[in-house]
Amino acid sequence: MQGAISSGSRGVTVWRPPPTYHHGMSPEETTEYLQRYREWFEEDRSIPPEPAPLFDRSVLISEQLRRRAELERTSRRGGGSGIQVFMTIVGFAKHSSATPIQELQPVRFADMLVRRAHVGNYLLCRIVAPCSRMVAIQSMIEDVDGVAYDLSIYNFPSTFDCTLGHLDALFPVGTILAIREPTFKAPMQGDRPLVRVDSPTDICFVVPGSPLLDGVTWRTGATVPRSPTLPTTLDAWQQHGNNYFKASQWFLAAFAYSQGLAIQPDAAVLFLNRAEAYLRMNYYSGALCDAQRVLSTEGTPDAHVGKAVFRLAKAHYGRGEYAASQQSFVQWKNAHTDDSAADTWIERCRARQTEQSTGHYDWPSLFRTAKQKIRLDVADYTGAVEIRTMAQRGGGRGVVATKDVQAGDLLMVTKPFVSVYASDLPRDRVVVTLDLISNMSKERTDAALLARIIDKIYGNPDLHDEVFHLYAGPDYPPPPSTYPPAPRGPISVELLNPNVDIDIAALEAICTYNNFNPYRIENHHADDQATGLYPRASLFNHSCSANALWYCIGDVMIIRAAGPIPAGTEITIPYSVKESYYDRQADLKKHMLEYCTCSLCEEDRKDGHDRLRKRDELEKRVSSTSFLKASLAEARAFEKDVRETFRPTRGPIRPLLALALHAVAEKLRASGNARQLREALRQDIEALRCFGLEIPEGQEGGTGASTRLPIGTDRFPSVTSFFEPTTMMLRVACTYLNLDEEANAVRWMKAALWLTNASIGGGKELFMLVHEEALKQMNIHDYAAKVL
Ligand SMILES: C[S@@+](CC[C@H](N)C(=O)[O-])C[C@H]1O[C@@H](n2cnc3c(N)ncnc32)[C@H](O)[C@@H]1O
Repeated sequence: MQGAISSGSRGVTVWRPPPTYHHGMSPEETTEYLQRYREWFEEDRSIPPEPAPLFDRSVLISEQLRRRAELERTSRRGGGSGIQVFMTIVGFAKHSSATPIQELQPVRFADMLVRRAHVGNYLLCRIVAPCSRMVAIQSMIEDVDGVAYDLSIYNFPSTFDCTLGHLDALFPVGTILAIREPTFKAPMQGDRPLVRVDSPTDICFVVPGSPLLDGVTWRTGATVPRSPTLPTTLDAWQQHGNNYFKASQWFLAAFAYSQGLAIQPDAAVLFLNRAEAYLRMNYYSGALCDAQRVLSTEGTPDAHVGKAVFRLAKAHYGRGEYAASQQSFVQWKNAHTDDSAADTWIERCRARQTEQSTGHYDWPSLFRTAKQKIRLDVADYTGAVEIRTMAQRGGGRGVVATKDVQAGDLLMVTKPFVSVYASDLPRDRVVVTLDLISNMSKERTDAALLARIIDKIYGNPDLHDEVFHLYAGPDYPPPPSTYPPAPRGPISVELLNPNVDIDIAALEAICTYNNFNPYRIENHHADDQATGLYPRASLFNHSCSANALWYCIGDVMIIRAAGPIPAGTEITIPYSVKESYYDRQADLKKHMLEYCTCSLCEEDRKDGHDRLRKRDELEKRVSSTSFLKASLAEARAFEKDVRETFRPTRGPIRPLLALALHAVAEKLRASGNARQLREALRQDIEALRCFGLEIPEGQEGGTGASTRLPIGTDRFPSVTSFFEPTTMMLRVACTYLNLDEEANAVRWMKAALWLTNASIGGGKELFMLVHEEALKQMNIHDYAAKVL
């Protein structure tokens, strides 16, 4: 193996370049690629650290200028007509500092080794060339000796899809940085090692007068050529910030105000302005501290106090502190009796407190709003659940019922820590994330999700533990046995010198173990590719045949009991709802669950691989559009094939057979003759049983039907969403109408209403909204509105 090592032309040991990735790899090719990448990474890691060769500073700078010019040309052309695709790999070991800069010792490149994280040190350096960007921000830095290397900064807030102008404003040439515990990496391409910063909290901006500059003389001169002229006074920074603010560039505005505050740390106006910029970025902790700072300063003019109180109130609201928020809005209103701006806010505070304490939400209204905008303004609610230690579960925790609950009971309403939807992504840029932990490719939204989580913690340092107390897998210390962590007071946000440490490797692992792919009921047909981190919901363990279910309205996740759950019993939710055993296992692997022991998977496994494989093939057929054109005979043959993939002795739950039976029922209905309509009813009723609904014998109709619901209401299926069985019930109702059996039709419509209401609440109003399209297609919309 030693022979694989070669010395780069200038002397860095290059084991061999990493394997090449091609966009559009299949899932199997991606897994194989990641395997090869891991081997390469481990081999590279096994090379001992070594000194870096020196490079000609001017050559490095001119190369960076060339890269930058190329990017400018591309962006002038409007990025070209195509989409730029980038790839990033997460899940490998990387260092993030947790030591305050004051406790670190300076280090120079001459003393740094390639392939080492310089724990205990910081690197004082200056940016000597304008930035460019791929996934990371690329730049060139020199140390005090004038020795230059490339710099790659990952995950810096506000830069996920920013412009080059934004980068110039953040990292202009001449910027002095102190990089905590820098990692000097071997080159991936070419022969130049580079400083790689994964955690943005490792970057401190060094301003004139900083003690870090005491006794420092830059060998290449006091200023860097091509440095822009930056403001040097408080007023000039304020003006600079205001210009960015007017252009809606909140981060840059806050950054400029922070520079002003570095000159005059008690400048109330800058705190006030920064608080507003922070509010726009959802940096509520920062906004709250800045507003409080203004309010606690003696002699603050009334006008400033008013603004500070209003901003404080909004910051409390953003933090979910609705009572405190209301109090501040009332305080503001009392001082501004002729202004009604606070009234709406006070109303909102009251509504949120009611939601929080009662679990009563206006579901139909939320559903309507979510069709227009995904992010909803609601409070979180926690029902009769608590976290308990569960040694047999990865992470050691799970959720149990604190009292007996019934099907449909609301267990949790929770907003995401952060969520990303396809519509949030830039149109011209795709970042594909490959995950070395799960060995899979992630959703297109995952790279943005990671960036947004980092951004949120950066601006809300007190929320750090809410994320970092989640399970990060067996390579990390077990999380605390309780969750959520005790709330902390707000922590101020210092953009020049962050007040929080973000461990990126741990965070990547947390995302792999805890992310959801939220499923929005108002967007039922769309393939959204969304990703979200819902910390409280991620404490629920998985079962494919769970006793609770989850869904989202907008970005809000709602969890309800799917059947009776006695007090003290574990509550599980399905991480995946798929008919195919193999599809479910693939989904579960993404969540790092290798082997599901739920009753559905046990039953599936007992059917044996041959049957499962056959069923998987059949499942692909039923979900293809061509299946819609199948004849009745073909549908029957299909149903027979599907039926044979289940052991005759198996329990009633057979999700794919439900779809096959319903497919036959639909073909039978098309004929319109009474005998076939009756058969369709039998097919659909069997289909509903295959989803797990309890339907007593003799519900296939006939005369003299009772007014009781035709289905058991003890529990409802969690192996499928409510949409499929509800649609079947509505088709059954239509069939009864065709047979002139109105009483039966109404009973089945009521059953459909029961199932929808138990699954998502909202009564008839939400039922009519959720199924509006289906009801209209079936021509029973007005009828349902009348009889339900
Ligand atoms: C989102 S976490 C669930 C909460 C976690 N148990 C904790 O303590 O924070 C997902 C991880 O929990 C564990 N887990 C979830 N469902 C499980 C199950 N049915 N059996 C065993 N472990 C499970 C797996 O390790 C999985 O990767």
